[in-house]
Amino acid sequence: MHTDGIRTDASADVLRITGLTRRYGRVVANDDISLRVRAGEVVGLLGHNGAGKTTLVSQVVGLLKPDAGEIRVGSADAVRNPGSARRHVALQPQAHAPIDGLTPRAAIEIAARLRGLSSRDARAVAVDLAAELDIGPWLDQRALPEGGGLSGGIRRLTGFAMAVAAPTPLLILDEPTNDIDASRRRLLWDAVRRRGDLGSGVLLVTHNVAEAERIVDELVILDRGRLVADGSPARLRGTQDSDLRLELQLPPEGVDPSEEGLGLPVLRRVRTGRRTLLTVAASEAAAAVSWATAHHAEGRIEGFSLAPARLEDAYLALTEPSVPVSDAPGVATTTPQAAPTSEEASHV
Ligand SMILES: Nc1ncnc2c1ncn2[C@@H]1O[C@H](COP(=O)(O)OP(=O)(O)OP(=O)(O)O)[C@@H](O)[C@H]1O
Repeated sequence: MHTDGIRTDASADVLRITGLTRRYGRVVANDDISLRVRAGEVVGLLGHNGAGKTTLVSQVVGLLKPDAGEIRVGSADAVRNPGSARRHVALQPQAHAPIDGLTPRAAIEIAARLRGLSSRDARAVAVDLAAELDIGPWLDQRALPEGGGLSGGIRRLTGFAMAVAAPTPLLILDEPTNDIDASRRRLLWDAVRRRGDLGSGVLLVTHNVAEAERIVDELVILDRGRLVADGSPARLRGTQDSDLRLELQLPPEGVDPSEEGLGLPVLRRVRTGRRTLLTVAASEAAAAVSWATAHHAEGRIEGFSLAPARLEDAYLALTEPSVPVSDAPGVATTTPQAAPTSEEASHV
């Protein structure tokens, strides 16, 4: 790798946000949000569409002024002095980088030169990043207007490469995996983790909870402008590592037979569309499978699967307006056991 690590105090905050509030008219897009990113740490910022993620990022990089609150990037005050804060930040925005007329090689080299690398180092960085992200075959293919020349995925990966062309104390990635195929997404996640391991603090905005879980140190979950939970994936998962998730595919009419109870304790229930996710203890695996098999045979569910409980279950429980849990026999609790930081967190 050509990208050297950056020297920072391992425990230093590269981003500290306190009491951040931003309104658009009556919409409170960020409501009293506090979070930190330390050097070497990858922090995932999760939330549904409209949760307030991009609004937060835009304030960190000085594109929007907060109504209240503080943002410090390293020791710089990003609200009063956005120019000095920006020198410590690289951003991959949600929108594609404007590279029409350029090849990925030229775009990455330009980004590296703008960050102060020599032309020789910039050339080497472009080659290294193309190998790391497996975009070599497109390195000299020109992007054309209206999405021509390069696919959305290759444009997105080029945008990532431009953001990381030179190491910065803080790296902000806004939905970096959009449009990217599964195998290159894996390379990209590894590349994001590597930037943390090399010393950057990374703020990663994503919808992809299941994949992000693998590489983040901390997570912050926003819901309608408010921070509803934060902590490590294990803490937010809030279940024993041995807990299982029983996923039910419901029939088209959407009637959920598990609402009548399974005859075994259900630690958490989340309903999303025609799916119900039930968290059960590993010791109940046989009983859960036998219940699901019988209901499948009767046509009351279309299918089911049993797998280790995942962060996605807790995330959905924190952010979905899910059905109230019945008092049906056997349903022990529905309150997420993650450590929510506000009352909204327990709306399940
Ligand atoms: N320029 C704007 N004018 C008015 N309202 C806005 C503006 N930008 C965002 N909003 C509103 O602020 C809220 C937060 O939007 P934001 O784009 O920050 O969410 P997000 O979490 O980034 O969503 P997505 O995942 O869809 O990108 C939403 O209710 C949105 O409609």
